[in-house]
Amino acid sequence: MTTAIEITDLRKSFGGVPAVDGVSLTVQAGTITGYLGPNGAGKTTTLRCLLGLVAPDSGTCLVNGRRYADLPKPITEVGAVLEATGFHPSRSARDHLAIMCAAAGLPRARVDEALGEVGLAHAANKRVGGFSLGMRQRLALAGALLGRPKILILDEPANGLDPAGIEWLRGFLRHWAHELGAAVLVSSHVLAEVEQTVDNAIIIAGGRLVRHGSIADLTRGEQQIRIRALGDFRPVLEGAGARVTEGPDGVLRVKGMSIDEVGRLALNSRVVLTEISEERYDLHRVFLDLTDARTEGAHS
Ligand SMILES: Nc1ncnc2c1ncn2[C@@H]1O[C@H](COP(=O)(O)OP(=O)(O)OP(=O)(O)O)[C@@H](O)[C@H]1O
Repeated sequence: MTTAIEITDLRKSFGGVPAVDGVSLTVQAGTITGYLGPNGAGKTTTLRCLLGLVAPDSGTCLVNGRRYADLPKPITEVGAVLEATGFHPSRSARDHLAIMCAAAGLPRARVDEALGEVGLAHAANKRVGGFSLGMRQRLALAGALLGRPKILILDEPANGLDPAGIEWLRGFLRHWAHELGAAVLVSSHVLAEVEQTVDNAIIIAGGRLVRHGSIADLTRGEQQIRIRALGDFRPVLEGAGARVTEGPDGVLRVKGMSIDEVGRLALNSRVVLTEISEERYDLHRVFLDLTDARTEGAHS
């Protein structure tokens, strides 16, 4: 497998507040990686560092083994869409791409090819000012494809797409990665938008990596026991070797122990359990917990 994107211990703060706090990740050629997290998690800052738009405080960001700024002709190696804005409203989609092609020294034939690749051939002569957000997303994507890059970096590409558009995006990304061999890194704050598309998922919150792995492993989940206890049961569990996390609502989630073992431990230590059940700690749970924690933070 070829490593196309490699970020190592990336850190970036704004005004002393960390936006990205020690993130490391790799993306292999031929795979789609979802970079997931709630709003403000640090996704865009990571992608901006990767594209040389923001200078990291420390850490390295490499694409095809080099810093983006050191690539001889970046448009042919990396296609990026950070936000689908900045189009001249009175320009047609075709003219917009033609200007980009000319500026980058790419063959003019790529304009109509790229419009076709994103399903915008029918709107080639329409003024961008009349485009919907979804059409702008597609046009921005067409711009990123002009140089036939083997790395795609897309920030929230599903924003503004209707369900049919999201389905189209899934097929598009799979084709680009699985058939054309590109490495795709795609960010989203909506798990459902990307979970059927990505091969691997990386979840960040508060600038830190929370979970990462193949989507198959993450959605299969890990067994855990959910309990509520009267009294302080956590040290007892941890003393017995369990891994315990505590939700803002006082719910304890226990890993590394069966439900029977947790029940017996509570009995032996004379702790009253008011709730005990098994649940899977899967990707959805991770996301819900992150969202809960944020909501909690917002209210406190
Ligand atoms: N240029 C900047 N100046 C100051 N603070 C910034 C700047 N860019 C990002 N931040 C802060 O860094 C944190 C991470 O923001 P970032 O945009 O990277 O998150 P995100 O995960 O992409 O969120 P979203 O899904 O809302 O785009 C936020 O608290 C944000 O306010």
